[in-house]
Amino acid sequence: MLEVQHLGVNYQGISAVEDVSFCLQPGQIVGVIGPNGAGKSTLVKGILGLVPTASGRVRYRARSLKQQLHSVAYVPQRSAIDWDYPITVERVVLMGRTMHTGWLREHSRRAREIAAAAMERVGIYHLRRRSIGELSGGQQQRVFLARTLAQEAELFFFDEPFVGIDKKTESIMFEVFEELKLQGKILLLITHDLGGALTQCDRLLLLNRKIIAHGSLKEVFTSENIQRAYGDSVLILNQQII
Ligand SMILES: Nc1ncnc2c1ncn2[C@@H]1O[C@H](COP(=O)(O)OP(=O)(O)OP(=O)(O)O)[C@@H](O)[C@H]1O
Repeated sequence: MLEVQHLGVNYQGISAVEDVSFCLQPGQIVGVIGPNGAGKSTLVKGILGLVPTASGRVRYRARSLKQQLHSVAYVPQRSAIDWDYPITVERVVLMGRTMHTGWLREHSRRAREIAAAAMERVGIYHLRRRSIGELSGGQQQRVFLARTLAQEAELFFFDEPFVGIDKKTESIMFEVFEELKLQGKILLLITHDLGGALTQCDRLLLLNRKIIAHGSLKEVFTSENIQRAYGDSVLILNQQII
């Protein structure tokens, strides 16, 4: 179980995430939703120790997550990745094995096999020698998905994985997320896509600096909760936000 307890993150003394607590069980996909600037990315960065936290703690299997970061796969927002960096698809996917191999050692044959299987799984094996900058948005997102698969992690964090992708990539992602779930992994997806992606989530966490609601789609998607999180700027039609 992943336990986030009273997590708070401040930037220059201003609170971006405040007193956030929730638990996730193995085999669960949780979607984190909320308006722009709600603190969704900051929450993930706080959980992973990528930004200093003002309060709280994060435990996985009753131990501090910081001591188990080898169990964590994280794909940041597209905008946080330097797509002009001269690196091939295969090298990026092999980076998923670096935690296991170490920086200074050559990747083993087994590592290469695992990376190849991950690339096959998401349909990019034929692109393995291409630079990441030459790929479409969907292919690029699949490279990072393959990297997480190669890592053989327990906990998966994806920040806006559905941005800038094609239908084929979307369905591969949904399939892979479902497979990971069946393997008992924990997945946390930040998403602006309030359509199909949400129905794949077992739980939703509606955030606006604090947790506004946490639970099933039905529990979270009430007009009162949406109003509290998004204010008057949204119109709700049959549980779709426009
Ligand atoms: N490095 C930073 N320094 C200062 N303030 C920051 C920093 N990163 C984010 N913020 C601020 O913290 C708040 C939360 O930002 P965050 O990016 O976590 O929100 P978000 O919900 O992920 O937004 P979006 O949906 O637009 O990606 C915003 O007000 C943002 O301007």
